[in-house]
Amino acid sequence: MAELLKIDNLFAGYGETVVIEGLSLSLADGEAISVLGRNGVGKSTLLNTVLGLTTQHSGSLHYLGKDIGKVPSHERAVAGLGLVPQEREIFPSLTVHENLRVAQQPGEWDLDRIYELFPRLAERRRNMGNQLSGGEQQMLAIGRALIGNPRVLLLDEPFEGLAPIIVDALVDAFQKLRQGSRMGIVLVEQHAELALELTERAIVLDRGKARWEGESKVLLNDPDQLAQLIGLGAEDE
Ligand SMILES: Nc1ncnc2c1ncn2[C@@H]1O[C@H](COP(=O)(O)OP(=O)(O)OP(=O)(O)O)[C@@H](O)[C@H]1O
Repeated sequence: MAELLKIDNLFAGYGETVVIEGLSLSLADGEAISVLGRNGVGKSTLLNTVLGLTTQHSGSLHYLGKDIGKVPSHERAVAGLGLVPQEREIFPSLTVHENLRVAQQPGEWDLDRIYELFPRLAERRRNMGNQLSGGEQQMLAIGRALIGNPRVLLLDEPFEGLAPIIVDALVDAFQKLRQGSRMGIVLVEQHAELALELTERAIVLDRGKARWEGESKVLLNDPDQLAQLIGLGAEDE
């Protein structure tokens, strides 16, 4: 299997501030990995670093075998690194349809397929971005990343702040979009158990370092260890 991402002893942060401290991680073809950990341990910073939005101090970051540490952010996006940002960042004065079209790149994901995955977006296609509910915005944020036909999809807390029924719909879509796909996925989540159920491997961060790494099912079957790593009640903080 081709290696999509390979991160080696990476130190990165914002200007002089180092947030990621010696992190190593790999992502294989078609694989999904959870990035877990308490608030502020550096999960979003890791995604931002993969996208070239932080300062990389040392270590290396390879994408499809190429060192992209010095490649500008927009080139990384064009090369196939797609982000679903925590803040969703929908264009408020564009319609749902336009929000999708501006992100379109050639590939297997087109408008029809996005609307098939999220029928709700098809119903709302003529509505403006600022007329959508939180759940619809999240569907659109995912749809917009997918229609860019990324090789690696980076999701920053996609289930945060959404009602359980919406989370169920998104989980269903997540499972469907993975069927037969070679896309790699990095899923940053506070809902640890849900993330572990949706991914093959997991890494738990603590202050920019990997505190645990392994198969998701191992942590899922060991709630005591999970609680120890993430902190009891961390999801309710
Ligand atoms: N733009 C920024 N400039 C400077 N420091 C930042 C910036 N963004 C985040 N940080 C700091 O980096 C550290 C890690 O933040 P990060 O957002 O990566 O954590 P996280 O694990 O994703 O947390 P959360 O679950 O709250 O999103 C925090 O101390 C945060 O204050």
